Amino acid sequence: MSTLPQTPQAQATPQYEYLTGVVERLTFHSEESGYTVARLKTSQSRDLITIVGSFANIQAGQTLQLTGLWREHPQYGAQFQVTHYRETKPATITGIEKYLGSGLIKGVGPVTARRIVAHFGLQTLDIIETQIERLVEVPGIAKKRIKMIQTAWETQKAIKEVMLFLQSHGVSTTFAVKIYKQYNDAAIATVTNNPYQLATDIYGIGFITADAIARNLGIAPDSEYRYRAGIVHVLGEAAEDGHCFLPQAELVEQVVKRLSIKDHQPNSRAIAQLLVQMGMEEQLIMQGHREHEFIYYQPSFYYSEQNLASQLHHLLARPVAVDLPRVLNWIERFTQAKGIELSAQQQQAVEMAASQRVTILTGGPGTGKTFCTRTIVALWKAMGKSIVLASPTGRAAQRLSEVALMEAKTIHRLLEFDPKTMKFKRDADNHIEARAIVVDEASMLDLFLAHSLLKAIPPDAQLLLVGDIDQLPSVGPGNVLRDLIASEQIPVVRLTQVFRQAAQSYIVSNAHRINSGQYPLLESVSLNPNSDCLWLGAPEPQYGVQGIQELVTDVIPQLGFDPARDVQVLCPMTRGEVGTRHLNGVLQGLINPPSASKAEIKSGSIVLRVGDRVIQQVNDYDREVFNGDLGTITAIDLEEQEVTVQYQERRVTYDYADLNEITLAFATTIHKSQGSEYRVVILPLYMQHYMMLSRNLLYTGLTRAKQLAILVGPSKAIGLAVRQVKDAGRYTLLAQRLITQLATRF
Ligand SMILES: Nc1ncnc2c1ncn2[C@@H]1O[C@H](COP(=O)(O)OP(=O)(O)OP(=O)(O)O)[C@@H](O)[C@H]1O
Repeated sequence: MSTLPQTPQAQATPQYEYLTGVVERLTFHSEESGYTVARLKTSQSRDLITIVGSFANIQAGQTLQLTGLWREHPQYGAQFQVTHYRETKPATITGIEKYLGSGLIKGVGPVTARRIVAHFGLQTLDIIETQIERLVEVPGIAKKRIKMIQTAWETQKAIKEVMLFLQSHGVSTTFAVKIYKQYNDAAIATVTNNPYQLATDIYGIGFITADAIARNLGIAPDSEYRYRAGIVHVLGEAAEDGHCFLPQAELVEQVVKRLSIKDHQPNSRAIAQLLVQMGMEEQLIMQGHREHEFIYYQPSFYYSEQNLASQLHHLLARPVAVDLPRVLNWIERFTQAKGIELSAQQQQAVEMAASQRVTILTGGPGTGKTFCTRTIVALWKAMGKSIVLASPTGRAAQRLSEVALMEAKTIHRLLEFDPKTMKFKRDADNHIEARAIVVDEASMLDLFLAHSLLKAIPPDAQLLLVGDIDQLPSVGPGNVLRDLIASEQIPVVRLTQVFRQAAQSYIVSNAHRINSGQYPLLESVSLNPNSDCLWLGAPEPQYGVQGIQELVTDVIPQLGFDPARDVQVLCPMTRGEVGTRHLNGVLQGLINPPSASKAEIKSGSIVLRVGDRVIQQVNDYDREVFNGDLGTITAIDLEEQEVTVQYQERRVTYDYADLNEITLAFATTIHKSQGSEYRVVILPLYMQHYMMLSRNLLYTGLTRAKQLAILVGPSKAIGLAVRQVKDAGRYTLLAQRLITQLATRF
């Protein structure tokens, strides 16, 4: 039996320390984020000290007073992690000379600096500050240059003041740098006037941080700015749960809860009045509703929903001219030539795709969605249509191109996303150049992506949406595929027959059992490891962790799979003993243990090592890697401080400052696995995950496995997942909008 890893020790309170010194040189500085690694000369030590942190404009020669923590870096040894800093004037002749000549002040290089300091000595900085005109006394400095030096000096002063102000109000250096870069000289005024503006303007600052800054600045808890920001924040949180709007009563209740602090509880009536006010100002869209009286949208949600419905309306309003007998003829010849027979449902789907503007093809695993899609693509090709295939994620697009035997793109690429403008180049004025568009994994389309896609579809094109509505809904807001089906306004074919070949797989048959509320048929790992759907009944989480280790080290290799390449652990959650965070540490130790030949670096609370499987956690348009992309670390350059990750098609390099974009991915959440498939999937399910367990979560996790699925956990948890039907229960009105719009068509 393998031993269990120790749980992490409770963290001791950090010991903040202070340092003063002169920046000797910059090892690394990111203009963008302010992340800096620099060497500092102090009077306490003969050796230079490495300091790491965020700095707005750091230059060699600056004298800094630093607050921070010492930490031990595995490669570089002791480093001082800076939490706060302030710049002080250099006090020695050499210090002043270095400071002035560092390039900090445009117009003054090292030679000029030496000349100025030779003339004014220790008073140099005071003279620049108060009697700058006296610089003419220095040989070789013309009047014009003095003006330039004066402007540069003022700018530096402004930066210093802003940083000092922000830091003295509890803003960390990282955020202070971002705030300065966003507002420049207007930073202090903006933050003092309405710190909640930060939550709108600056990525990474949310309502909670802005609220903390506001409190520090003494802004009243009943300030209207605070209430308004709180309302927007609650709607934003609702969107994270998939909602497009909130009914008034629910919104008011949540806002009151969110804005209540020790000595202050907002009045519900005041919030309701403010909602109406924001509705009149069109900060929010307010709409009457049958059940809820009033509902509130953020404007972008409202317009996307409304426009998506009207785009579909316009598309559906144009009938397709089709010679049906010719199509039937083609189908007969094609199936005969290929030696295949379409089921009645599949035949219907192909005919519909030929004759309808928009068709939805849905069904569970093994029902022939792919088979059918391939036939439709062949038919469209035969009809001479230009075709494009797309999927919401990179991995799903790759799989689609493999099965359809033609290129498939991500929807972002199809719509030519431009990171400079953060907009799609393909839109209503610049349609996609195709007459037939297939979108696979359509259950992953959220409101905004669906809206952008529909906008770019030419009016004479046909659209086929393929997806499985029993999978988890999209990560983003809305419930598009289900809403389109529920509206009954768009032709839908549901494939229900599971083909013989697929029916032999327990993964497929269990997926269908789960979907109909039946407990899956599972073989015990120890009794019959030959089934493709196994169960390891480790009753408690710690046994589950132990069991997963044994599966990875013994059972799975014995079955002929390579744990490093084939196995993916999919968890309901990140937290907990059987959550992704903990399991990743355990699995890393087994699959990619430390070795002298593999460089590694600590990133936050994890270690990243050459050979690790990692997942990209945000969309990074500069590097062209997207949330959910999986890759492998191929190099860590300790000198250049860079980490290289090989993704499916691209090799991407990260500065250390950006390492928070990636994390270990030996275990990922089921939500992140949507649209991907793996040869072997291990699914731990425990009562710890009670809140998350649901039928479509289990269904989605299980159907990610192509050759082997192993459920780990007590039967009680599996049973609960099968029973717990969480109707996505998302607030959306897409279906109703479609019904209303299409009802007025004739
Ligand atoms: N009309 C048919 N005749 C014979 N075999 C078929 C037919 N339709 C589908 N199949 C076979 O059934 C199996 C499942 O089909 P397919 O892969 O298309 O299903 P799917 O719905 O795309 O499944 P998944 O969602 O798991 O990818 C495949 O082996 C496929 O070749």
